[in-house]
Amino acid sequence: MTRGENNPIRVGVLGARGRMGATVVRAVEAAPDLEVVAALDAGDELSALTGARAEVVVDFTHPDAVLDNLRFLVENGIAAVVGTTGFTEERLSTVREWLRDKPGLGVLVAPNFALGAVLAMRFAQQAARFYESVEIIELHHNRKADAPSGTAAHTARLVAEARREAGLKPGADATTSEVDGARGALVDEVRVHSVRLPGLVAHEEILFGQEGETLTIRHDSMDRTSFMPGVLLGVREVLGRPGLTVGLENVLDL
Ligand SMILES: NC(=O)C1=CN([C@@H]2O[C@H](COP(=O)(O)OP(=O)(O)OC[C@H]3O[C@@H](n4cnc5c(N)ncnc54)[C@H](OP(=O)(O)O)[C@@H]3O)[C@@H](O)[C@H]2O)C=CC1
Ligand SMILES: O=C(O)C1=N[C@H](C(=O)O)C[C@H](O)C1
Repeated sequence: MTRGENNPIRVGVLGARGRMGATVVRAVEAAPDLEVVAALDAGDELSALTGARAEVVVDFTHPDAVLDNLRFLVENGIAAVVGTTGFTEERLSTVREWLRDKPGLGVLVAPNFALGAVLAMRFAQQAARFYESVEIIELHHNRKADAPSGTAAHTARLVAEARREAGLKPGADATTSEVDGARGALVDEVRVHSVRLPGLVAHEEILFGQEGETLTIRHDSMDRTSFMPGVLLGVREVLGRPGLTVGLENVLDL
């Protein structure tokens, strides 16, 4: 039977009382082809997801919790759409390993579900080989759990890879840091600066420079609803995408 209003996809949400999770619950409830069958938060039993026969679970929890959640989901044959940060290459390999025993099961991990953020990363990748130097500034609300942001780390790796492919060395400067951290953190040889302020939501600038000019690519999420079209697309697509997909760009086919 085709999926739709008469046969909605059964969705579970982890982190359902959090900033993102609560927004996801509202967005899924508003979509006629999707149904929230479980909304869980810290302290709740994951077995409620199997009890509710969830087909896809959306995880916006905490970097310390997400891997245990994912192991449970994969073991129980439940597809996952994951926005939670903290996915190193090592963690992604672990998930790939788990999925090897589960043909047909899909997991989507996306550092950022906002369309503009995905486009900004792609534009930065394209610009990377034309400029001598690049630095990233990410700006977030002051309740954010981690730094640098998953998006900034992902962007840094994409830009660094594009620069390496073009044979470029990391940009040079003549600056000596008088204070630790003054020049940001190095992610794959790209400097990343993290700003935390109440009033912000999620913002990223990728700055390129060479003699006589700079290029700034900036994306702003002013509201968490900006992530919802990407999350809902992920929920609809993940059931037909076996294995691990990293990045919404692969679902959008950019
Ligand atoms: N990919 C993307 O597009 C986006 C990703 N994010 C990422 O999503 C994550 C969550 O962000 P945000 O919503 O702002 O954070 P919040 O702290 O607002 O929400 C997280 C929620 O998850 C709960 N939680 C913690 N551990 C567990 C667990 N084991 N099982 C179920 N629930 C749990 C927390 O409960 P308690 O507070 O009691 O611990 C809290 O209610 C972060 O990693 C963030 O970077 C955010 C926005 C967009
Ligand atoms: O914590 C957040 O808010 C966000 N987290 C993600 C990240 O770390 O990149 C995505 C977005 O920036 C919002």
